[in-house]
Amino acid sequence: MKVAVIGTGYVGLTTAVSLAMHGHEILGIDLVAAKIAQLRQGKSPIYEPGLEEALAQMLEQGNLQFSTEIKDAREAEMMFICVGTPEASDGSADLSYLLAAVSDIASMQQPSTGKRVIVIKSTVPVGTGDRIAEQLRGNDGLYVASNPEFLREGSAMQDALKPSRIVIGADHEAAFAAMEQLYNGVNAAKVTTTRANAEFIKYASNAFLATKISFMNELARLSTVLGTDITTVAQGMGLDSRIGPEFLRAGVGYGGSCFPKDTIALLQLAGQHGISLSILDKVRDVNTTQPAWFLERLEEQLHGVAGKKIAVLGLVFKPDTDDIREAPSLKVLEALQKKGASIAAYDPVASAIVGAQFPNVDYVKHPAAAFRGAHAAMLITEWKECVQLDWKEIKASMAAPILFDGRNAWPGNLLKDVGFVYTGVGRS
Ligand SMILES: NC(=O)c1ccc[n+]([C@@H]2O[C@H](COP(=O)([O-])OP(=O)(O)OC[C@H]3O[C@@H](n4cnc5c(N)ncnc54)[C@H](O)[C@@H]3O)[C@@H](O)[C@H]2O)c1
Ligand SMILES: O=c1ccn([C@@H]2O[C@H](COP(=O)(O)OP(=O)(O)O[C@H]3O[C@H](CO)[C@@H](O)[C@H](O)[C@H]3O)[C@@H](O)[C@H]2O)c(=O)[nH]1
Repeated sequence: MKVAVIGTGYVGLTTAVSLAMHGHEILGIDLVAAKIAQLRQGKSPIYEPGLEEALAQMLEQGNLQFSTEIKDAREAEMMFICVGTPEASDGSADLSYLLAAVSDIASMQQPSTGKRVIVIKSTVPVGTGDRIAEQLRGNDGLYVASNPEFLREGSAMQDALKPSRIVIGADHEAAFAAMEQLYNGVNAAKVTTTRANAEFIKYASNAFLATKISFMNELARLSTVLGTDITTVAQGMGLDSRIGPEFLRAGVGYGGSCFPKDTIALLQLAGQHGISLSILDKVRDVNTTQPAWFLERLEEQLHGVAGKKIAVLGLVFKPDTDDIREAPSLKVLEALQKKGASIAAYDPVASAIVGAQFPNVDYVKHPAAAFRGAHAAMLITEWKECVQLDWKEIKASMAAPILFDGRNAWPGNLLKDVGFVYTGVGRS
């Protein structure tokens, strides 16, 4: 099928490449000319494992092209909208990019097939698709479908090619039929429903995942005073299939472009309808205070951090991405600097971008270099190279062998045997 993908960010680019891999004819469109120029050269503007290779392959095969001009998509039967829906100042989802894209599409002529489906892949408040469909009523042959995206950064290609499920919301047989044809080759459970249900599934899923994390993070605070090990507790809980093993990892909190903004957008939406989502409110509270709670443990241990050198390992919000949106590291760097610590930080991909916000941090090129002369080291992102280290060498290079593992990813018991003072999140 001929498909246009509007917005070539994390979701749009992954969607464009994976649909091309399924044999569709894809045109990726973005407002940012530099991004399009780079994409045409087969270079990915974002870091995602496997994405750049697949992009180059699809360009070579000829079923993936890029443009800054929406008019180049005049023959597209489907228009996927993958633009950002960031947090507005009141916490709601800012729909300005989405509405601009819809109005661009509405002003285009229909393709020669006489039918076109606008597919909203961006995460949007419940009711958005219906409102857009209402506005477009009268444009014959133009349909609106909701098709939320569930990919995770760091495994975006894998998730797009083998999705956990495909959720399709629409109100017309023509839209369902087009979506069915598009995803024909994809082996995944499909949920076909109303647009509003589809939109709600997306927010509810992210809210629930965020809840699991904050629940474990709050229990980790209790675990610290009880002297128990939250990772063992999580392991024991996860064996119950009703609970499941995923998203029970306590840490310094969730970040990223989705959980923080989607949880507040859902709270905002509920508030507009006079409903208080008190559990979700607490989920956000726990997450906001989690980095500070962990830093307090560090300060207790070091009797203050002023004048001390702290190594910070990992800056992005999770491994295998270059995304620093809402990364807990930013809160950690800010608090440490405010309290007068000097910081050496390592991240394989994000030093330059974090450096623009925190110029007074010493960004080192190898993880081991961050530890040199440090009075304590903190793991914030569990990159493989920040976890697999020569610990004897590291210990010898530090001013004090104090480790704060913000992701419970360092081998605590082994480290204690080597002579480190080890503190994890909810495990000592
Ligand atoms: N990042 C994720 O992991 C993820 C996963 C699932 C869902 N989502 C949702 O998908 C949407 C996109 O997220 P993202 O992280 O890919 O955003 P992003 O910021 O990485 O990319 C958005 C892109 O859209 C482009 N753009 C904006 N307006 C445009 C227009 N009118 N025409 C053409 N291009 C335009 C921007 O230049 C940018 O390149 C959001 O609603 C987000 O909540 C994101
Ligand atoms: O047990 C866990 C799991 C994750 N995290 C943290 O949670 C954040 C988000 O991680 P993850 O969900 O893996 O990455 P995202 O790319 O943000 O993906 C989420 O957000 C996307 C955007 O909506 C959805 O599509 C995905 O399904 C959803 O998992 C990261 O900071 C992780 O460190 C934890 O602290 N503990």
